[in-house]
Amino acid sequence: ATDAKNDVLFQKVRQTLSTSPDASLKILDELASQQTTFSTEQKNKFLLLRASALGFLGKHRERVQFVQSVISDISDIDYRARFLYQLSDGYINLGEYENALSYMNQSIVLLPSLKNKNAKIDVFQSAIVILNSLRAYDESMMYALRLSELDREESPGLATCLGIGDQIEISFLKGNRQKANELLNSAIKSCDEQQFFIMSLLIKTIANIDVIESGNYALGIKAGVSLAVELKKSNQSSDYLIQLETALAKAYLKTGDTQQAESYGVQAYTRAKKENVVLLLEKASEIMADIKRSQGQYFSALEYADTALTLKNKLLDQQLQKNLAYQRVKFEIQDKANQMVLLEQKNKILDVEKKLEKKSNQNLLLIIALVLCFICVLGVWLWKVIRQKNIFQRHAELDGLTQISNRSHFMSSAEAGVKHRTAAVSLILFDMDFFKNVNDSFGHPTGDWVLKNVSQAVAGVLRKGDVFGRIGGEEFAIFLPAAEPEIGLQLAERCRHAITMIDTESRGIRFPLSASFGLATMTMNTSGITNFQELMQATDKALYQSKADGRNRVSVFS
Ligand SMILES: Nc1nc2c(ncn2[C@@H]2O[C@H](COP(=O)(O)OP(=O)(O)OP(=O)(O)O)[C@@H](O)[C@H]2O)c(=O)[nH]1
Repeated sequence: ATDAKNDVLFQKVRQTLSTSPDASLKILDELASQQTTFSTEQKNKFLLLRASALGFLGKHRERVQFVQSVISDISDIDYRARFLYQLSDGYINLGEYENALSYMNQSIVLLPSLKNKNAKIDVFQSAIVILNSLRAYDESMMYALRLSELDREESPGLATCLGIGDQIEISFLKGNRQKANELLNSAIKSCDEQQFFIMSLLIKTIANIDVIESGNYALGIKAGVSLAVELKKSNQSSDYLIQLETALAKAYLKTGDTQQAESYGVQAYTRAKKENVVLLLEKASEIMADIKRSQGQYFSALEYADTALTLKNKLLDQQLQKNLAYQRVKFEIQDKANQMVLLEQKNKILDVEKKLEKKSNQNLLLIIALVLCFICVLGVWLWKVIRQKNIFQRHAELDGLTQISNRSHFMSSAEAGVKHRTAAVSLILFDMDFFKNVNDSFGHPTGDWVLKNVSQAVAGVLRKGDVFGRIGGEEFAIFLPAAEPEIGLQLAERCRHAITMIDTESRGIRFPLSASFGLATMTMNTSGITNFQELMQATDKALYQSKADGRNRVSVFS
């Protein structure tokens, strides 16, 4: 809760900073008691706002001393850049230009490492303001170009709007009217699109002042009057308003409207005095002297002219110092600019390398994913093929009605069993008794039902490893590996019994079922049956014997 409350207070400070820095400072004092509970971000914000408030109050000595005392603790690089700006702006205002340039240089070298775009914009903007005040227009133009390029990789935003705006102002300052006018439309468009209407207004103001300066008084007055109204409403950039009012005073004077000229002149003069901007006050005084002269108020004119002269001397003195300071550190400024470009390029190379690495990683992942997909598809396909093959094979081996081995599968299995036997093997053949009657009396479907149930009943009493097959219409065979005659007989009896126990009730009528069995055994002894064909024939004979003896019985080949 304290956090949120503090944030609200910070917001309030920011809003009142330019209009009533006194009030801002009071809120900051209120917040100071909570300093220990601040996060690093809040602490940085708090200190930076205090420095700004001191700047707005014109307490620049206190401001630079305060920043000097805290800056070594600021580890966040984006904030460090902003504190450096506080120092260089403070020193400009104190007339200590070399110090101002030195701190500006430190912030310039930080530029390529800054993470926050707004911090970058701040650094560029402050460098441009400082270099403009030193009339180092070529350098400030370079930074203005770089500022507008900050948005290069994204859609145009604040940086583009401010950057082109700066280029226009610098072009006018350099006297390059043509270039400034060429940029006007694109700057206003870009600022309007981003809804930075105040920037559009300032750009229009600068352009309009130039219209008046170039002697186009009527046109300048027409647009300038409404621009002044807008600027007053925005209440933010009195410097530009003072310049516009001074220009309007001049335009009205030149067109003979001394009353309007005086009105604008007095407004410009009062505002400049309040703001204490020497350059603007000097210009306003000069135009006021002209106005008073044209009104015949020579005494007042003289007073204004006197003020203007004093200020002009002060300005010249200031400018001389600025020039000297600039000349002394010019080499250093250019060196820092080069260092910045170098660092930027290094960062760009690192960036490209990172992107390339990421891309090749992505490609590798893609290849692995593709290979895995391919393996999966192949696996599924193989599995399906094998399964299909198994199904076909099972189909080829099974009897469709009873789902036990069909004749050919039974024969080959039994023949193989005989060939590879290691002990005595037995063979059972059985044939349903009077099956024709079942079909004739109860229908073919009931006959089928009987065949299925006989298969199930017999399969239920067999051993694991016995081979059971349907080798004719109602004729079945069982191959018994490792089965002496006694075991064969036992199993045959069990099968016969199982068939007689089948209950036909579920077909709607009870009728008896039985089968006749034949059994033959092939021992390891070579004197008797010697191959599968002989075994089949012997078993068949035994079966025939059972039929002849009255059915529903087991006969053993002897
Ligand atoms: N429902 C049905 N009947 C079949 C099938 N295969 C053969 N049959 C019938 O089985 C009967 C065999 O009759 P027979 O060979 O005369 O033998 P039986 O009537 O069982 O008499 P015995 O073997 O002498 O006891 C024939 O009527 C065939 O049509 C089948 O798959 N389904």
